[in-house]
Amino acid sequence: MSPSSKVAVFGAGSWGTAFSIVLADAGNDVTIWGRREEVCESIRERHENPDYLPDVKLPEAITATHDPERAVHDADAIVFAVPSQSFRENLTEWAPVLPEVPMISLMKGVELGSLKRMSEVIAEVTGAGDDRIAVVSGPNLSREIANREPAASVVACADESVARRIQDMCHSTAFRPYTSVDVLGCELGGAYKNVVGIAVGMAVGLGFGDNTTASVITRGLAETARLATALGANPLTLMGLAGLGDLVATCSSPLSRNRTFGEKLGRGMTTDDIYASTRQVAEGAKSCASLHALAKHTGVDAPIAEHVEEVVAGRSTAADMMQAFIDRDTKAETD
Ligand SMILES: NC(=O)C1=CN([C@@H]2O[C@H](COP(=O)(O)OP(=O)(O)OC[C@H]3O[C@@H](n4cnc5c(N)ncnc54)[C@H](O)[C@@H]3O)[C@@H](O)[C@H]2O)C=CC1
Ligand SMILES: O=C(CO)COP(=O)(O)O
Repeated sequence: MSPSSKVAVFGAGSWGTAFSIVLADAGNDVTIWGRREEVCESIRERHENPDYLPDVKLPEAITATHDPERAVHDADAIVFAVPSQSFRENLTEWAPVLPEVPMISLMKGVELGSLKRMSEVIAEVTGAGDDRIAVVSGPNLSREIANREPAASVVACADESVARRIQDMCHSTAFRPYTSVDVLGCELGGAYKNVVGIAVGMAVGLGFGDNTTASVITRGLAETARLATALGANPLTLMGLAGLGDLVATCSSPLSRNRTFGEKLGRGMTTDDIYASTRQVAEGAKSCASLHALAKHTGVDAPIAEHVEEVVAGRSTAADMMQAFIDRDTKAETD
């Protein structure tokens, strides 16, 4: 996949659209598949997606359709950027028309029930081998990427040569991708930082300052690394862009939907009220439960995922969560 590939991007939300800008800037022709025809028409006819990226002019090389078959026509690669919990259902519909080309997940969640990562869902539904399944993950808040603010990310695929081809495909003047073969580490880093982002948001919503947020971020990284390495990730992945990098971006930025979700919980809103206040996805509100279950299943202690799940479910409060973190049995930092 040299620049000037044809890429199909499934998902016309914030990240699908912003990543399409990266791909177009890197010289590719992009067709976005969108769920709503009016969003597709706006992208196709007016080169804008005001629902998700207001005031951003999209490059001419981006078009859009609601027809999955047209979206993948002649595609050299396929990108997925829809909410994780509905992805299996979506992909099952799309699968019959997908060509045998690399598939790239931009999604940062773990499926409830099956506890599968998105790359595992792709493998199950399409039957593709791991040399055709990749993920892109890093500190990539969509609004900043759409504004062409410089940022780096990780392209992970078990087949390094495929990761390198995708790296070439999305290396633009503002976007610098690195390669990795640690798909699991990148995906767990991306899903876990959303849960930690919610916890940090709660601390902010409660009015606490930087000592509190830095403590939650650091213990969040420890929790992420504990689970990911127990499942086989390279510990260095968690210290990199898809781990620490994304955790820092999410936990420090008011642009993060997950941090904002937590902030609203911290200020006393209920989960239902928060869902009613936005149409955008905060993956951590669901993945707290799947990551907690995955940690339990793996025999790993995951207090942040556990307590975030309790608060999101309305069984506890943000204040109780923060107190529980302090009151836990004391231990060595590296245990
Ligand atoms: N927005 C960001 O800055 C980043 C988001 N991500 C990840 O990308 C994935 C997508 O997120 P965003 O684009 O930000 O979400 P979004 O909420 O902005 O957009 C989601 C898109 O999926 C569509 N959608 C919603 N429910 C659907 C369903 N049941 N079936 C089909 N399509 C559906 C929506 O219409 C919308 O086009 C998430 O996993 C997120 O964690 C990753 C990196 C950055
Ligand atoms: O993944 C992201 C940044 O890398 C986006 O974070 P939010 O989903 O919390 O907005």
